[in-house]
Amino acid sequence: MTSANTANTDAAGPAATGDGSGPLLRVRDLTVTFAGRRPAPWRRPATTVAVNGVDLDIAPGETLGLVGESGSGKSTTARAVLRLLRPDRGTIEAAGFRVDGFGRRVPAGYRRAVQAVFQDPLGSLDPTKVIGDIVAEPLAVHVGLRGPERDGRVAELLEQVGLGAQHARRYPYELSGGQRQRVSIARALAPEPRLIILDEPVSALDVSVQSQVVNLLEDVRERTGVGYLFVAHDLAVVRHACDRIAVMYRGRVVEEGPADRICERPAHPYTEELLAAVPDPDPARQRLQRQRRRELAAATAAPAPNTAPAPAAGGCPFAPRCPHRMPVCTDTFPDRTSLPGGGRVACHLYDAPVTTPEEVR
Ligand SMILES: Nc1ncnc2c1ncn2[C@@H]1O[C@H](COP(=O)(O)OP(=O)(O)OP(=O)(O)O)[C@@H](O)[C@H]1O
Repeated sequence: MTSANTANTDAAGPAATGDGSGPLLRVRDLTVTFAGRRPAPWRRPATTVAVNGVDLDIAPGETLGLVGESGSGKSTTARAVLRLLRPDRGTIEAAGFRVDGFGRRVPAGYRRAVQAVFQDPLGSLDPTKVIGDIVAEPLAVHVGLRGPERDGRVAELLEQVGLGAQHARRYPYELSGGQRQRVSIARALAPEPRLIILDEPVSALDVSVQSQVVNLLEDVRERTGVGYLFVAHDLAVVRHACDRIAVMYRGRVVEEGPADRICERPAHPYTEELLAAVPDPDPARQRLQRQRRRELAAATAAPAPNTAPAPAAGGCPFAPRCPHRMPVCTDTFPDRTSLPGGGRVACHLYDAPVTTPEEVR
């Protein structure tokens, strides 16, 4: 089944409890495919399996980083959770709502409880409205606030994200990139959500502004108890911002676990490669990183990431690039194995009876 379309939100959703019980986010077997372009008559339509059997969990107030290189399926996963597109298969429970009737309408409470901040704040803020009206809109739609009460709340929200009341009268083009992203965060916070999907929230910002926005997000989380799904292509960005990290490659989650364990002791060869690409301020560690990158390149002699051949259906998608590739890797996607230090990896290197990464290497 293929679905490359915007979700229909016109019918009632089942099992919409919205009572706040249970996990903040629980995704199981999420699968999204996109139809290719209209093919020549003798060819079958090409489909892209953008997300393939993904499981994710976020506890209340927790931040899960979703990392991987461009095209690994992170944004598609995020859009599926936001129900901006209709998955082929899988279940999504978020903020107390169960939304697994994929042909049905998303409950209104879900739209309030699950908010989003996108990469390009200029593109996602209405250029014809002043900041005060942009932040006021969700207060009117979701919370039903009007008049002075609403204006007061707008001022509070702007203050919460570090903007003064004078910004309420400005248009988005009159603000810097970092200030615009603060407005996006204020707008997302307005309906008092339980979960915010952050899709590359700092990728378009200067490095110095990136850390300010990451600190703001952390501050907001501490004050409000909101949880985040933090999508980024860069492990350096998420390692300090997240409690746990899930690593995606070509539609699959290949490893997940506590952020410290993932960054100190990566288990999957792809996570190791991602980490080796993160610049380290320490020159000695930089030398080690360069050496590790050379070793990986020599061991794999693999094509560049975006030109790597697709693996056989059902195999590990990283197999064509993997320095530890074994015959089984090209045929079978591995089961997930629990790791010492927390989390799980999907890699045949860790198949039973091996118990620790050190024993494998
Ligand atoms: N609307 C669409 N139609 C067809 N293919 C799509 C569509 N959206 C995404 N894809 C494909 O799905 C795959 C996953 O894309 P996605 O944008 O989710 O990756 P990503 O990891 O978020 O990448 P990036 O960091 O560059 O945004 C890619 O191969 C992409 O080309």
